[in-house]
Amino acid sequence: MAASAEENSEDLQTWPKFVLFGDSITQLAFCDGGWGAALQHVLQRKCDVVCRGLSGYTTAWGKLVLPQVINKHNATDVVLVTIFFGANDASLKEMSPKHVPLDNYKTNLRDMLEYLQQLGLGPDQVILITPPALDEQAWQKHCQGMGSSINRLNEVTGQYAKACWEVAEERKVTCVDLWTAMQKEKDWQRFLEDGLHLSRKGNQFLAQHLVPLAQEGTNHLPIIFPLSEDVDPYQPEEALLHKTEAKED
Ligand SMILES: CCCCCCCCCCCCCCCCOC[C@H](COP(=O)(O)O)OC(C)=O
Repeated sequence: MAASAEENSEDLQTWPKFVLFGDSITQLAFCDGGWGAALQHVLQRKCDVVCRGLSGYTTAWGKLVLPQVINKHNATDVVLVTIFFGANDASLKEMSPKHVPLDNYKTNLRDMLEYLQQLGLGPDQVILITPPALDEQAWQKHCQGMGSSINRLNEVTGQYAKACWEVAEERKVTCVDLWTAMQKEKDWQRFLEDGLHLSRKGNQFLAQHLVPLAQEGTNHLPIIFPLSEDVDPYQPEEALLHKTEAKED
């Protein structure tokens, strides 16, 4: 290989990171037609969309592991973060040990925002997403199939969505109120696969809300590596190595 392409760590091109942090609805974000994949498609050559969705997690667990996801070693590479919890926090107290009381949910969200702020991430770099609406009929069917009774209610999930919105307002962070937005749509149940997790249509719906925010948050980023039309095929080094000519001994 040409001497001009020697491997020096300082030569490595850093790709900014857009971290998706949340529960299983985030873990599924890169399934075929998923909202994370839609974001990565739009943000190609701008940044990596990194999925850190953890199925079954609540804010209580999320805040414990967040420092293992983003810390001083990678925070400067992080350009945007979504925090998307609440679907599990809102499990009914009498039905699930994972239930997180509403006040604790708010405190946990605040703690995560403060932690990110301490790492240098501003409020404009974080997007809170409320839990989606719950289709009780479909979720009850799912629970029955698992041999249990329904463990979540839409009204209760709505209280967590409102709480999430309030924390966002308080901390001047953008919030996608998915719970409310979904229910403004006709036949909103089509946005859910099993009553809790997003269907293909639900993934598209969330992506429609996030794409403009993601574009706004990454406007300042340059396109990584020159566009092919800006590379002289006879002298690619000029554009690709910022040199007029590759030198060889
Ligand atoms: C873009 C195309 C989408 C096609 C449909 C893909 C969606 C599939 C949805 C169903 C699969 C769900 C599998 C994950 C189940 C794990 O869920 C964990 C928790 C619920 O836990 P529990 O209360 O114990 O039932 O859910 C979350 C939100 O973490």
